[in-house]
This record gives sequence, C-alpha cells and structure tokens, in this order.
Amino acid sequence: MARADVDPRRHRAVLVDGGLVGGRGRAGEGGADLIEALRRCDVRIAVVSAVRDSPVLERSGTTGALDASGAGPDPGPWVEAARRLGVSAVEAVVVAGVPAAVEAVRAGGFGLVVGVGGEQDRLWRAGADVVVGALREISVGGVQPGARPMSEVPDALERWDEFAARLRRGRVVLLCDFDGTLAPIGDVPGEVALPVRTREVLEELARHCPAGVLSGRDLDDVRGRVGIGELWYAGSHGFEIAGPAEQVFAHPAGEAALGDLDEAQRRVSESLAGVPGVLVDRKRFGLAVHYRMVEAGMADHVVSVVRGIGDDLAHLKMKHGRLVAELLPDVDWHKGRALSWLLEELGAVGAEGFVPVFVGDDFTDEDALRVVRDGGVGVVVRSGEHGDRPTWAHYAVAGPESLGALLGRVAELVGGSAR
Ligand SMILES: O=P(O)(O)OC[C@H]1O[C@H](O[C@H]2O[C@H](CO)[C@@H](O)[C@H](O)[C@H]2O)[C@H](O)[C@@H](O)[C@@H]1O
Repeated sequence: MARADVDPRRHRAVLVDGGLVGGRGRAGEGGADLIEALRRCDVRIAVVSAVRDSPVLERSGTTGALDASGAGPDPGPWVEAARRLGVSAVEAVVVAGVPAAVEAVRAGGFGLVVGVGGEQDRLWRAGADVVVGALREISVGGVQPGARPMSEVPDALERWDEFAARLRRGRVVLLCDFDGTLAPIGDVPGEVALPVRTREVLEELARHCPAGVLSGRDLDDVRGRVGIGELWYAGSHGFEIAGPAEQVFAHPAGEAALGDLDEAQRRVSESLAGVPGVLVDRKRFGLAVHYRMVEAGMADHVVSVVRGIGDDLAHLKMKHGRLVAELLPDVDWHKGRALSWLLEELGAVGAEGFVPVFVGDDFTDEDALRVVRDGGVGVVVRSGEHGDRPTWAHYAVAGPESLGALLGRVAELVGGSAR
C-alpha cells in the first residue's frame, strides 16, 4: 500500500514539479519544510520546472533546478533530472502537480509517483501511486516535515525537571524499542545483549508501571534477549504481541503472508548466497536481510534484490531499518498501530491519568513516537546513521547508555524515591 512517504533509505532523490514549489496555491503549501527535511536527510532534490527563481528554492538553498517544464507529456526532463542527480529511476520519487506529468512518468520505473493538488481523480487516473492535496502531506521517513530535526530536540537528562514534570501528570506506561535503543547496535544481531544495568532498571520499572519492548525482532528472540516476565513484548514490528498475563495477539495479515514469507526466504537466500556479509533473519512475520557487514558497493544490489522479491510476492512490502531491508506483510500496520492496540488493552486510550512514553531510535519507531506526541512523551535515541532527520520525539538521549541512565531516574520517579 503506497504512502506519500519519501523513505531516505531507498529514495535517494526527489524530483519536484516546479509549478508546485514555486506556486502560491494550497498544493504548494509546506514546500519549504519538505525541501528542508529532505535536505537534512541527504536526499537530493531537483526541481523540474521552467520556474528558476522560486523564492522557496532560494530559501532552502536547493540548487537542482532544471530549465525544463515537467508539466507536459514528455518524461524526458524527469529522466534527465534523475540522471543529473546520479540516481536511477527506481531511487527517485516524482512529485507532480498535473495529470499530464503523472501520465508522462508512470512508465518510467520511478520509485514512487506522488500526485499533488486539487485534481485528485485525474491524478489517480493518470497513474499516480498516491495522491495528496498539498506538499505538506508528504512525509519523510514517516515523519511530516515541520516535525523537528533531531539536532533541535532537547536532551531529556539535561532537561530532567521538565521531563519529570510531564511524567508526573499521570500513570506512566513505558514502551521501548530494542536495537539501538535499549541495546547498542552490533554487527551481528544474534550477539547483541541487553546491558546488565538496563535490565535491572527495566525490572524495577516493571514493578511500578506497565512496561514493554516493541521490537522489529522475532517475538521469541526479543523476549529471550530481555528475559523479564512482567513486561509486554511486541515482535515483528508489532505483528505479534504477548503480555505478562499470557495475552496474545497475532495480526491476521501476518498469518496470510506466511506462505510468501517462506518463499521470500528461499529466494533471498538463493539470490544473495554469493554476497559476503549478508545475514538473513527470518522472524515469524517478517524477513530481515542485513547488509551492515556487506561491502559498501554491494549494498544497493542487496536492497534491489530484496525489493524485487517483495514486489513479486503479493502479501509482502519492503521496509528499511538501520542497514537492514525487511519484508513484512503488506498492510497498514506498524509499531504505532501496535502501540495503540496495547494502550487500548491497558485501558489507557482516551483515559485521563495515563502518560504513555515511547522510546526509539529508528525511522520505524516514528509511527509510535507519533502516537505519543499528543498527551504522551516521545524520546528519540540519537545515532549518526540517518543525518539530522526529522522526528516526532519531544526529547532525545545521546545513546543506549544515556537511555539506561534516564530510565534509572524514571524508575526512581515511578517508584516514589525520586526527588
Ligand atoms: O525495532 P528494533 O527492536 O530496533 O528492531 C529492528 C531491527 O533490529 C535488529 O537489527 C538492527 O540491530 C542489529 C544489531 O545491533 C544490527 O546489526 C542491524 O544492522 C540493525 O538493523 C534486528 O536484527 C532486526 O531483525 C530488527 O528488525
């Protein structure tokens, strides 16, 4: 299911219709924020337009304007724009404001074609993958431009008093991502362990408030690695959830995708057998293909093989994590929806007196950070892997070790021993 989302891990460039960024109408609203967000994530930008002196472009420092109109039926300017930016069509997103432009590019093999504007029916009929009313509706890595870049998010430990005041507003429900959040990133997923101090703190937290781990890993894998019986656990990015009192949930789309996942596992293993460093990790409802240890020049090959296999299998879609391409059931379900499900189970949805807190490090965690944005607290764990990307988080910590320290203070607070 296509979303109007530019994913910086697979979309290396965005080609925007100059009529949109230069225009004054509703369709162009949010153009400056979008370009800024893309720039911060190192996504290249070309404006395919005859409009060279757009004030939006000058402000954002974008330099990729082409002297060609993208509004007509000729795909040439779009293809040329991708070429000049040094990306293949599949790595580029086209953002077009008129049906003729959508029609022109639809057979060009572009990664995503987003139609923008009031002519929604015509944009769909012309072949857009997804249609939105304005540029502000296009997200970057699942986050709406206008959300803050990570560098502007305050540090939770430095602002402890303010952070603690938010938590004191009600009963804390704490959910954390695992890799890159509770545990530091390592080369081999099977060798990653939860730091001893963090486990102690989680045990303490679980005594005082509902808490859990929401992971992309297989449910049994993350549960075994954390090993605290009083926690909730979600595996396969929330397609499977288990509670401390034996509550269980499995998304029906996960069951429906099992055959395709088996087939994908077979094809991926066969196709990438000759690529040194690839690690294939089958979860119950997902297939992760890690390329952290693959030679840099081969990473694109790995991703395109996984994408091709995912495209070929009806029940699967591809998602990116930190140096991992994952095949997951093709439905609109993610950590955000899993978190909402869990909060509902706990009776914390819409109820006064609960403060849901979510902590994560990756783009795949932003859906959950979005859920706690209003009425909860979101914390992002910084990493240098995705540039100064936008995030929905209210606060940040420097890394998993600092998170351990923060959780220690939270445990004191919810346990009643904090100042
Ligand atoms: O949602 P998470 O709990 O963060 O899980 C996301 C993926 O995490 C793991 O991969 C990541 O961590 C590995 C170990 O540090 C690292 O080698 C890899 O590059 C990262 O992408 C896990 O292995 C995946 O299955 C999860 O989907």
